[in-house]
Amino acid sequence: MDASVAPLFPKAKDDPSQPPAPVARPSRAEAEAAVRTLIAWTGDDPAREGLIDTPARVVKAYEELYRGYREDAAAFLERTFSETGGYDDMVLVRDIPFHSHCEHHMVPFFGKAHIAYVPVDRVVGLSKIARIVDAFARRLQTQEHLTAQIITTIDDVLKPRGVAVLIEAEHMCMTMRGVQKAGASTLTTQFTGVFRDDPAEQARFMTLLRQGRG
Ligand SMILES: Nc1nc2c(ncn2[C@@H]2O[C@H](COP(=O)(O)OP(=O)(O)OP(=O)(O)O)[C@@H](O)[C@H]2O)c(=O)[nH]1
Ligand SMILES: [Zn+2]
Repeated sequence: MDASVAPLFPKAKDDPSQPPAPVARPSRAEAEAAVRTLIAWTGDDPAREGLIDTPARVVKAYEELYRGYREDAAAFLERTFSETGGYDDMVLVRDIPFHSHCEHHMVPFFGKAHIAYVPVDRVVGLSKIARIVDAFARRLQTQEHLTAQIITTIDDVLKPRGVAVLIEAEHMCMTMRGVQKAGASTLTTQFTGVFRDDPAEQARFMTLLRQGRG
């Protein structure tokens, strides 16, 4: 299949307002022309030596930075393991680094995601938790939507006793432009199941996040 029309996965289960996949996608040549237009709009010359290959590089970089539109996050959770020796307590993967782009300015926001779930019978490969973060982070996002998409996917597919997601991030649109508040960080949390219903479980999640950090 022509990569330029590869199916996209913008439609998340929690988000019926998103257009159905696949969405019409401009050609690579059209995307490169758009980058040339933006370079000229900034005031530089897209034909000068240092910039002549930039549109092609930017489009290639976008393929990586926005790879999430071509990833089916739920599919990462299809493979689970049952030989857990009866383990049925919280599994917490913390400090998952991510890079995303805010949908308002297309400027990076980045930070760490911390994700816990309480399994029922089967557990999922730990790397798949991090892959879900990337599948949604590599799209145009708000931090709230990113948080909601991650938790909804884990909850829907694994059907665990509960999921907790905490994301801390710095938004470059608040740092390098606009209000210019370097160092400000944004925290978002969302809980399902036991983490939502049992304050003690929520507190234990928060305590484990701090474990070993002076
Ligand atoms: N809720 C939320 N807001 C975000 C996120 N990323 C960026 N924003 C905000 O999106 C808002 C867009 O506001 P607008 O007033 O439409 O745009 P703007 O004139 O560029 O705003 P300023 O950034 O204040 O200059 C800004 O307040 C950003 O800080 C996010 O992940 N979640
Ligand atoms: Zn922004």
